[in-house]
Amino acid sequence: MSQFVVRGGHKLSGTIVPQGAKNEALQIISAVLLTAEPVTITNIPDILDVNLLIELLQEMGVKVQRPERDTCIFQADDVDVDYLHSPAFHKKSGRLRGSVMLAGPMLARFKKAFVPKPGGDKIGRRRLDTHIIGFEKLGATFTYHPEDGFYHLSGDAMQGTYILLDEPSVTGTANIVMAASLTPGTTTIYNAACEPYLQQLCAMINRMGGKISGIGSNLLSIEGVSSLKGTEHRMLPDMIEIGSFIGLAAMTQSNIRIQGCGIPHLGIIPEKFRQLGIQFDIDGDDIVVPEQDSYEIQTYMDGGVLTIYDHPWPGLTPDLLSIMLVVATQARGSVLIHQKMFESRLFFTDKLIDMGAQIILCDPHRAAVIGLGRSQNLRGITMSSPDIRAGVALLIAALSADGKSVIQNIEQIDRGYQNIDGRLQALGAHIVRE
Ligand SMILES: CC(=O)N[C@H]1[C@@H](OP(=O)(O)OP(=O)(O)OC[C@H]2O[C@@H](n3ccc(=O)[nH]c3=O)[C@H](O)[C@@H]2O)O[C@H](CO)[C@@H](O)[C@@H]1O
Ligand SMILES: C=C(OP(=O)(O)O)C(=O)O
Repeated sequence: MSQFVVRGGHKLSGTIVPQGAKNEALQIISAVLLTAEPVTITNIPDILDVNLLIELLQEMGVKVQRPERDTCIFQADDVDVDYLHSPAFHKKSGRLRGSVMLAGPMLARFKKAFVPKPGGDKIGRRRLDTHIIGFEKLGATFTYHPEDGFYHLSGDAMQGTYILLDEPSVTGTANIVMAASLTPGTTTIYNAACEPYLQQLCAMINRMGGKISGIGSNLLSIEGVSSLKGTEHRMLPDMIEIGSFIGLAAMTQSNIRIQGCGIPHLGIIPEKFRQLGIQFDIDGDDIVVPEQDSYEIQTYMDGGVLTIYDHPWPGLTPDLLSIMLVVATQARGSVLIHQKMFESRLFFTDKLIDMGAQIILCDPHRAAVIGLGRSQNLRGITMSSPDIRAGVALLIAALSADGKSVIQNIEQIDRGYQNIDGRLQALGAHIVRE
């Protein structure tokens, strides 16, 4: 297992370009199964989870050309449906969350799908009910086979219908949208997730000949068509990376330009960093974070302590709370970080406390951070990265801390951040992969 050795306390400077979005890539690359024609996708991030999904597609018989590292041309004209319940698929798909989104297009096009227990971050319970119940409402039947650990789905008699989702699950909505796009009749999904990556997926399906309306809202209407054609699609910049870089700049008192942020797609994210007191300028499509000695967390209008909490889009994504928490440790003032969706995502605060941060973990969902206001620096320690975002939060802490830190289990970080050590070195960071 690899680790990062970081020598902290150095200011960084320069320009960094965000990668294509990981969570968009997992939806979009699954959607290539919706057509037998070629689909060209650009701005693909070169990260473990996405590369694994591409390998899975290849093993299913999808032809993949990679003319450039960030561009693939997929053609799903000869798919081996049975591969999806092989031990090889079981093993590989168990390593990433995105694999569950192969089910929607498979059901739509081949009337058959197998859903294994998917992987992804171990950040709490991550149920698949929304996906399975959605497929069932469309008329698919499913049985769980304990002997192979798969849900076997069959969709011979699927028909468009009205679906009120129990919760606006992101991957669940993507799966149902993909299934409905080739299912006869009109499917209406209410309480749909509506984040930019889903908007991108719907726009792509429409370019392929699909008929989806309500894009960007929580009420989607999908008129099923008999077939879809090929298209081209470019991934948005990764908003979680962008947030991570804003946090990095503030914590390390660095001047960093984040180039090409897709500002209109960032929703409430910039405002939430401003509430932590971080200043930055929007310059065209770039975010420029200037060097700042200190930043002060805002209070509510009545003087009450700020709470930063996650909420389905257009609320704040849960994937940035770990980053915001670490940034708050050096702010002036206090904040309550409330992680509502996942119950095991805040335990990494133990490591920050060992580094000298002042945090009270109230319960698995809530952490009160009393900012040090730079009265003292964090201290470097040895730690292990429990999940992708906590891993990057710890990396940011290490880059701001005095002395040497070692971050183990960095495969978690590599799942979602492309060549992060190389890109940070280019900004002047002292980070080595061992
Ligand atoms: C591959 C991918 O795209 N992963 C993202 C996707 O995961 P994913 O699609 O798996 O997450 P879901 O949107 O299904 O929800 C995640 C968890 O939050 C709970 N939940 C969800 C909605 C809600 O209103 N209340 C609530 O408590 C669910 O029960 C579930 O346990 O969306 C999550 C929520 O933005 C992100 O953290 C993940 O990075
Ligand atoms: C939780 C995340 O990813 P996944 O859903 O792929 O585990 C994430 O990207 O922060």
